[in-house]
Amino acid sequence: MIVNALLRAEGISRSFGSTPALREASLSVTAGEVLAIMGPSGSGKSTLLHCLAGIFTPDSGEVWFDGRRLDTLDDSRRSELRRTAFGFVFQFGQLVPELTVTDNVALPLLLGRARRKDAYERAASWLERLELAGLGGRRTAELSGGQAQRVAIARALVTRPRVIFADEPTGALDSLTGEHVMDQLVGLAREEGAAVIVVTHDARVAACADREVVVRDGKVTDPYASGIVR
Ligand SMILES: Nc1ncnc2c1ncn2[C@@H]1O[C@H](COP(=O)(O)OP(=O)(O)OP(=O)(O)O)[C@@H](O)[C@H]1O
Repeated sequence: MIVNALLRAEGISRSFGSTPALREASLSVTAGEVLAIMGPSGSGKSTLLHCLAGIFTPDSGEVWFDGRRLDTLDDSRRSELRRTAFGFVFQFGQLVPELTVTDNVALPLLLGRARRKDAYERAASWLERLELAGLGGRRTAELSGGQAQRVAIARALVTRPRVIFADEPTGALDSLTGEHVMDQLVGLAREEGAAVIVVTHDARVAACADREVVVRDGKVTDPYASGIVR
């Protein structure tokens, strides 16, 4: 076991009705580490990510974050942890279409009761870091897929999270755009010292990671010892 894990799942199981999605899966990530989760469709990758992020609670097993049990926290504490310590990037950005790009990036700070002026200054600085400075006033429907994912990255990083969860972040993009998006996600997360857990089918995305694990039939194969370490 990795003793200095920032986030870890220990033997977690989760079923949906009679369908077991995870069967005693174990996984850990250290601070600042970039970890890729690969595996066949339906093997349990997204369920594992959601359990690690406290979106789902496992039926059994334990999830620990920063020395504290996460899966036994009540809903409101888990929501607060997600808002303050975690960032999320999904396949289709999941930006709020009624809001401008800048509003979308400022939103997590405003929800955390940051002062408006600070929230908008920080949003603007993240848009600049993602080479999106000119697009702040646009609605998200007016963006390309790659631009939308970069806005989603800015929104994920703006709260300075300890862990970024990314589920197929490049799945809807062509390969060149996907590479650029992934480079920016990993590069900026490294600058910020945030860990990244990325679920992907794409070996080129996994190649950006420090370590790769494979989920099969709801289990993580070789979670600690022989994950592919680069
Ligand atoms: N909300 C749900 N309700 C019912 N079954 C679900 C639900 N979410 C996942 N499952 C089932 O749990 C299993 C694991 O699903 P999961 O989405 O975690 O796999 P995955 O490896 O991420 O798949 P993919 O690569 O296709 O996204 C599958 O059999 C799936 O059908």
